[in-house]
Amino acid sequence: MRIILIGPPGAGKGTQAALLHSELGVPHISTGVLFRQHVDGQTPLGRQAGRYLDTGDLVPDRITTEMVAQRLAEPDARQGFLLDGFPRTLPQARTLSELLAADGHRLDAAVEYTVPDEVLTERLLSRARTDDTPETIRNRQQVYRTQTAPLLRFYADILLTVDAAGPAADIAEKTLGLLRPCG
Ligand SMILES: Nc1ncnc2c1ncn2[C@@H]1O[C@H](COP(=O)(O)OP(=O)(O)O)[C@@H](O)[C@H]1O
Repeated sequence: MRIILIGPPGAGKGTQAALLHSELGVPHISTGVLFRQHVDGQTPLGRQAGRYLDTGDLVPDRITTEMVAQRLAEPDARQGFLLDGFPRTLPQARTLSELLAADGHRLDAAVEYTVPDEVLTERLLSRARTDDTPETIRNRQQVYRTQTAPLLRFYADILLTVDAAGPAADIAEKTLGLLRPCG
């Protein structure tokens, strides 16, 4: 299956992806994790991306899509994937459609996780990642509303919306239930 996860920072996409990928037998590909690996490894890509991660702004589409295209070309992702944190803009979404169409593939589902705003901020502050300061969190939430939320309409035909307040295992069960007819 080829699935993308959409939701504001703190919605639990990473947690859900980790629970779902073994059930679904597809790799979990997180652009946030990939970027942080590049930054920690001080690669050329990491040097370009670092300042965006520090402020909570999106890394430019060109850099991001190049990194994702390379990752999707790896053998383990050829049969399917769970994309967490990509696409986050309409141009990224269009590029992803083109990349898949070039191989005769398309997405099976776009899963949207919804959580009340106050729960989101609480979760982010408690995970204490270095880019989780009150300012970057506010900025990432704003970026989500302006740049990523338009994807919900783009993916209207394959969108599955899951209420993501509550225990992670329950949310994963709900997600699997909704995905079953798509696979
Ligand atoms: N698809 C993307 N496009 C541009 N930048 C991205 C993308 N995915 C991740 N990033 C960068 O990585 C940072 C962390 O992303 P992520 O780990 O998904 O955290 P969160 O969901 O909490 O915002 C983002 O703030 C952004 O700078």
